[in-house]
Amino acid sequence: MTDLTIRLTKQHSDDFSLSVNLDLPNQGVTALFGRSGSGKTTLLRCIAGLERSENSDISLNGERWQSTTNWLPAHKRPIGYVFQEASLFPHLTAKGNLDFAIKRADAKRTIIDYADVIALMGLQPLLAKYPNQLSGGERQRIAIARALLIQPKLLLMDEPLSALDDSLKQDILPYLEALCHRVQIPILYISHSIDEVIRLADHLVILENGKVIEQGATQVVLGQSPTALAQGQDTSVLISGTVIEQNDEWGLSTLHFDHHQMMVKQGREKIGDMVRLRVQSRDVSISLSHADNSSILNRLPVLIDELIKDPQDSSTMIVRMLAGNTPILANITALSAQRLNLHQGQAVIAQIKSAAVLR
Ligand SMILES: Nc1ncnc2c1ncn2[C@@H]1O[C@H](COP(=O)(O)OP(=O)(O)OP(=O)(O)O)[C@@H](O)[C@H]1O
Repeated sequence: MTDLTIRLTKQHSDDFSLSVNLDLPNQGVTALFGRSGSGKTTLLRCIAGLERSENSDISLNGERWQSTTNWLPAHKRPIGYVFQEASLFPHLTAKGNLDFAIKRADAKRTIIDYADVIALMGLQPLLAKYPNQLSGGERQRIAIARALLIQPKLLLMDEPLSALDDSLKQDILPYLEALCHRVQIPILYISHSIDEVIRLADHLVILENGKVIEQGATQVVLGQSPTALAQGQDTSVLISGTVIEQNDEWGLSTLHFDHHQMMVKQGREKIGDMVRLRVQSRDVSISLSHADNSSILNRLPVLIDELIKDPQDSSTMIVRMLAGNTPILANITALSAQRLNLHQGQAVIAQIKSAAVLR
């Protein structure tokens, strides 16, 4: 269902204008991805009504917040907003900050109740503390809970983890994952991190110079637009699979996806769970033969879909392959591509190291 409509233009300066025409799903996480200055924050601010835009049509499930003839002020839009740094009231405890949101909430609507938010975000031990007694990650968890407790119809998150160091990010991501699955509202999530996009986003929008250059299901966009993402060696795809077997002796889980199987290092998952994996193109190699004489556990029969020159490095190529409908990318040297005589439509074996797969 495409029920979040965002059409607008905004001329910030002679150098920058934002022009967006998007129909987004009315559930799940849509990541907004793009270089610094591509217009991500401006887009969120326009949606929230914090900035004026022209030629606009912003509506959710038929409820129009702005058009050429009407304008709902920011405080009347049913939106939760999480900023890069938590802006909690310093004179109130964590609980006081949450109570403030509850007073502002629309009593007619329950997206999530208080007990659920506290449990999902692990907030019980923090409630009596003041913001200056909390870590950056704990403050951000309170800020996210506060944004939800106003019972919004749309949640906007502007790089909510960017102020945290890597280990804090890893601590908070599982909370975010749980929350994104739990709430049945659309979430727009700005991020510079492919890791976050792969873990959280169902849908991906790539912005460049104020324009949408790609959008669609995360798996498809990541597989189709390696150059748009311009991550060089960090180019990655998302593989989403179901755990069908666990081998405790070797510490490995077997996943099923798209008529293929893959072994990965065991995590906390159980049989039947869905797992999202990040496979970096640099960890994928290509073999022409089925002979299984290497240490690599995952050898997937795939078809080459396209050979793409790496715009940043003429000595390497990105090979896009399809395992069923699931794109897999490999970074190889142009010399290897020529020696193996790789070409579109060719059946090859994609080799993926189990130990290299991230999640
Ligand atoms: N109030 C403003 N007046 C004029 N230009 C602005 C204003 N705010 C932002 N800009 C310009 O608009 C462009 C987009 O900025 P924006 O903050 O939306 O980008 P961004 O993609 O969110 O960047 P980042 O990832 O660094 O946060 C930039 O060129 C910026 O300089």
